[in-house]
Amino acid sequence: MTSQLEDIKLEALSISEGIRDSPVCIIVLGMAGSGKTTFTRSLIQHAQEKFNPYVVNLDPACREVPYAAHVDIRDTVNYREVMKQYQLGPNGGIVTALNMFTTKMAQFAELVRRAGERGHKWCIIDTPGQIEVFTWSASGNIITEGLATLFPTIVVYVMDVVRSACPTTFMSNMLYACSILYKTRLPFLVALNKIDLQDCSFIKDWMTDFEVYQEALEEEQSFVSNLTRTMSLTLDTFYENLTTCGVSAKTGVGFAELLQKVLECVSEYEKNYKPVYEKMRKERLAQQAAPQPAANVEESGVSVPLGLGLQDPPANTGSGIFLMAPGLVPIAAEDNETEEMELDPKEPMEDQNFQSFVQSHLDAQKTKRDRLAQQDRDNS
Ligand SMILES: Nc1nc2c(ncn2[C@@H]2O[C@H](COP(=O)(O)OP(=O)(O)OP(=O)(O)O)[C@@H](O)[C@H]2O)c(=O)[nH]1
Repeated sequence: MTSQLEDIKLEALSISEGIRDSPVCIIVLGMAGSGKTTFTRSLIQHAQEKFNPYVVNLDPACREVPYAAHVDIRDTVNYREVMKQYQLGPNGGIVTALNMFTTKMAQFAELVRRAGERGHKWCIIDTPGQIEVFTWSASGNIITEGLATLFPTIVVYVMDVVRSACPTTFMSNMLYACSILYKTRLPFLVALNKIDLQDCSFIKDWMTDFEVYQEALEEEQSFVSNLTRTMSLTLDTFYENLTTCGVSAKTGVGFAELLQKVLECVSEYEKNYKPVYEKMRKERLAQQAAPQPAANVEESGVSVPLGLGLQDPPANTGSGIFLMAPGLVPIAAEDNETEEMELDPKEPMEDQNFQSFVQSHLDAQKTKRDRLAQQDRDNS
């Protein structure tokens, strides 16, 4: 990213300029292996001619992507190095890599904005394999909300039809989708993927006819199916807010319809999300432009001496209630308290155990550090 981009502040962009018409950001989410990457590739192909998509890969852990990405998180953060440096496992590494990328969110948003000016009508964003890394992390939140306050933004949730043939797995998938919908409040399109392997009409039936779903559940006699039955009763209203579309990311079947539904979701964004955000933005701008002075002297209150004017708190007399920061407790008061307290005979032993526990960890850490340093010396 160029040095010109360094000084950009996301909030300033978002508040002063408002939501632009393009590019439309399409965030592709879905459970591990649902086909997000294959779907992204197919979507790019089908949208190329009309929407000239700008493509972003936010999965730091993938080996290679089957499409040409304009922005690739792997160019900004080396996921393996992050794991090594911070001694993290694979998932911790992905979260940290995403957090690091998000520190450049304003610059990223600026790149997307410029892409819009160059004629990219869509921006397609492929997300990490582990869905919770994106949907339940601060960085995922910042990216989603940041984009949604600058550009029309929708979520496409890729769902594996084959794996969802089991009613309880279907329900888990739906609960996930539901939580994302209510968290982001963005237009939400469910791409029922892999229909080349299994027809998706059974899922549409389950979503529209509660009894058909109950019948499918009857065949499962587990505790989890009881839980699922209860959950399904509450998800009826959720289904009303969902648009679904059967596709095969592999063969391309269903993508013509999907493009149409994406456009419907964009209209929904314009109709529902944008006015709410614009109203909020105008209020914010008005607040910034005119900080309201107090109408008269009485309302303006009485000035309070700051810092140097403060007195030390009175000594603890043992009566009444008072608040005091630990550092301000007079030494004499602390001593008295210790004398008055009954001594627990187990305490010194526990204290000793804790100290030796801490020491053993420190020793283990030091041995590990020495061993790694030795290995580095041997390698070099
Ligand atoms: N038959 C069939 N296979 C598909 C389809 N879409 C994806 N796949 C296969 O599903 C597997 C997972 O696809 P990916 O695109 O890697 O899925 P992903 O969700 O990006 O995977 P992670 O990012 O690793 O979680 C691959 O073997 C794909 O070839 C489809 O529509 N039909």
